[in-house]
Amino acid sequence: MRASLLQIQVDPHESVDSRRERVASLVRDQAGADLVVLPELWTVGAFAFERFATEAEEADPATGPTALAMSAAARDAGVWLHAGSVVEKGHEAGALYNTSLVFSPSGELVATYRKIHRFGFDRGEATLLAAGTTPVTVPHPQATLGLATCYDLRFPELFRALVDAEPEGARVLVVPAGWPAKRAGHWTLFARTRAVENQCFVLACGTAGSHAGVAQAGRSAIIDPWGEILAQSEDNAETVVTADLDVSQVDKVRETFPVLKDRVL
Ligand SMILES: NC(=O)CCC(=O)C(=O)O
Repeated sequence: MRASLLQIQVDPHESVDSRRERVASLVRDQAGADLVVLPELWTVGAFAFERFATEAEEADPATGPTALAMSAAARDAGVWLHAGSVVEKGHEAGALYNTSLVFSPSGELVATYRKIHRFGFDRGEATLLAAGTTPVTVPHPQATLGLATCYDLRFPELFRALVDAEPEGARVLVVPAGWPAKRAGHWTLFARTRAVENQCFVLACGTAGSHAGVAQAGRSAIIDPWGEILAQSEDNAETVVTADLDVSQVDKVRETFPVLKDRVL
């Protein structure tokens, strides 16, 4: 499985419309990849809280501009696309969610995931957005994907639920983020830890640059089920991080070092 992570620069001086067009074109450049991944809230910026309500959109490609643009880009490139997340206008009056969108190569929206753990404690996302409740896996033809978003990375029980999901548990954990530079060490540490403890690949895709005054970590990474980093961006510049995943490695690691079978609780 060839995976490409697009570490997008979220520059507050660029309009959301212009960034959407630019990102769609970057996705089209990835024809030949088996899975393309975008970061969390790359349209508005994960920390641009004051713009969440005005930039909120529907997750449906028939009505939401990001969903429509990403559906078309996935179809044109012929790739599976985890399009990162948008601030989603829920159907319930006034409810907003941080919602990830996954498209098939035909441009069909095959999965949405509403971020379960909202960041900010008593501020920001935690007060402005509603929480998702349901872990989501996606049947990519090469390996089942497990979805999580940014702050979710700190909650190992979500990843265990993804690995134990029926009918098939996750083998590739996909984590779009807008992770701040000041906690960059945690980002890489948790991404590698989730890979090792769940014996999965982890695709950790962050944003580049700085938005709403919060410098971003970047350092997007592709990590194998042994915790080794197959590819990683050096810094927080806009870039593409690509690696070829041998998905059979998940079974090999689980057979030769079967810690998941030793779980008691
Ligand atoms: N957007 C986020 O979820 C930020 C998470 C974060 O900054 C952290 O966990 O640290």
